[in-house]
Amino acid sequence: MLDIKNINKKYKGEAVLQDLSFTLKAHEMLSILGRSGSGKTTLLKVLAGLETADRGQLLLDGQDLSPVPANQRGIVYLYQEALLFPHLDVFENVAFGLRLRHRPEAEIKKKVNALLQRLELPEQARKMPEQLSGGQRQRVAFGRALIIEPRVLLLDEPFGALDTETRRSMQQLLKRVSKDLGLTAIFVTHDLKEAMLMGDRLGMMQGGQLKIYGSRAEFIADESTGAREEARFWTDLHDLKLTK
Ligand SMILES: Nc1ncnc2c1ncn2[C@@H]1O[C@H](COP(=O)(O)OP(=O)(O)OP(=O)(O)O)[C@@H](O)[C@H]1O
Repeated sequence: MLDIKNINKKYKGEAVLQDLSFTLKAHEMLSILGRSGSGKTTLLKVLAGLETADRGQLLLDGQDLSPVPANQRGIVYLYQEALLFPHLDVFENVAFGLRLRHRPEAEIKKKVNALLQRLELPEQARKMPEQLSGGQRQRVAFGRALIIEPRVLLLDEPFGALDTETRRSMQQLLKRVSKDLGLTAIFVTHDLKEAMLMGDRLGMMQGGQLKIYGSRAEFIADESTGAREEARFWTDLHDLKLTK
């Protein structure tokens, strides 16, 4: 599906991506972890066409993406601060991409209502963004992205601003929607458990490269992912009987 070969990107002489290569398979969600400043956002921006790589090749279903402008790649980049149009209600925010494409009214109604249903938003259809909770706003942002049926969805810490409980229900919802619609996506997060929950495969940004693990066991076995440390923490806590 998406084939990335030897991507390089420098900012003012500082190498952020160095000969980075990986393949994203159709209908999979790849979780990417990595320290702050390791280049996760830079990688997503290069894929979306919001930044250009200094070198390397980006192929989507065999097509070279380099000359293709961001708005024609079929790749949607979604980040934490869901930006909705403040003057449009929920329905119209979601409908926007179809209106831009001059789709017939009946199709817009049908598609938007179906997606609002899937995102558990039908009761909010006529509300304005300012009347929504953070989780609802994020779901509208998903709706806006999904309505145009993107080939690849890039999610940059999408739940970073949400409280724990909302975050958990959003994870479940996205997981379900992603399976139902067969999405192809990259999910960047700082949260180890979230990465493991969301990803069909797991990757780690390190030294300008993206290491993708062959299995969960391989990911857990690698000390640098922090998974073993987290497991040890809970075991120690349990052994010390501090869980009471
Ligand atoms: N537009 C820019 N101009 C100059 N340097 C930049 C620019 N964007 C990012 N950088 C630098 O590139 C490096 C990688 O940044 P990036 O935002 O990709 O990291 P990240 O892994 O997404 O971090 P975080 O987890 O904190 O969001 C950082 O050192 C950052 O300062």
